[in-house]
Amino acid sequence: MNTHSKTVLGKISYTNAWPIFHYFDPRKLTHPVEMVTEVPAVLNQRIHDGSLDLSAMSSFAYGMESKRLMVLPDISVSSKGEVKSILLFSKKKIEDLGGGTIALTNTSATSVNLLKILMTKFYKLNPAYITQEPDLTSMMEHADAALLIGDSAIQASWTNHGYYVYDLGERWHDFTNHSMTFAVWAVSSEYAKCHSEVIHEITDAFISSKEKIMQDLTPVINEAIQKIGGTKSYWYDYFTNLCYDFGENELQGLQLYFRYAHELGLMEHEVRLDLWNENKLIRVTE
Ligand SMILES: C=C(O[C@@H]1C=C(C(=O)O)C=C[C@H]1O)C(=O)O
Repeated sequence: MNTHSKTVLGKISYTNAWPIFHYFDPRKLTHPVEMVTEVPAVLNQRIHDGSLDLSAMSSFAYGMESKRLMVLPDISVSSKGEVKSILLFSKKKIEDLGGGTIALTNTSATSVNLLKILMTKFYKLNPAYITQEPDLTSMMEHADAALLIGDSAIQASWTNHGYYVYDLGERWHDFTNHSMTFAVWAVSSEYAKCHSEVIHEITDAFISSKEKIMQDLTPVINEAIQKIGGTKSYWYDYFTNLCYDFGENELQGLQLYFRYAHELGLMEHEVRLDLWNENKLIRVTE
């Protein structure tokens, strides 16, 4: 836990998380908040080393530390089926990648493990994995396929490279019929113990941001066009296709993902998901 009076809060830099942050204005909170904006892997590491109190993070990284973290209610980055920004680019059909090498982006935790689950459990394949910076050209120099997430995946999906492209949200849904939750918002239990009011205020502000932006996506669509490129209709489809809630469907999909991750030895322990709720701890058991 950081020892300052400010709450240190992590924001995912990718467009996929913008709706929950767009109208979240730390200056409007009664408690001081310092924001750190980074790719998921950096936020995961900073939650791990205690330099962030509360953060959006990879759901897999939450699972790894579920004993000392709690999940904030009602917010996530999820999809039921296609996600459009978690993509495997491949020189061969996915079924032929068994003896091959897959380059994984170093910015992710959820999607790299999702890919391993899909390959092992559903395709029954065991390719080699290497980890690289998210650059499609250089990844493809070293591997038969490359996994990109977030804005790097979106931009790569717009270029005409001739690779097969597989959407991992869609694959997961095809195999399991479940949603997939890529990011959750988590708070350290130790911090939560003595900062219930702060967390309440921050959680409400995130939920209000989500509700407001979903009524009119124009501001995030315009910002995305300006920063990443693309068209209005692309971004409208992108943001409306993602799910920002964390309800029963998302919970069930995430629990199944954690179960498979544990079964395959990717997650060292079973995950018992604790949802933060004011003074009560809600323990979600299957
Ligand atoms: C939808 C996405 O979800 C992201 C994927 C993550 C991961 O793979 O670890 C982490 C946070 C999410 O915001 C994406 O990056 O495209």
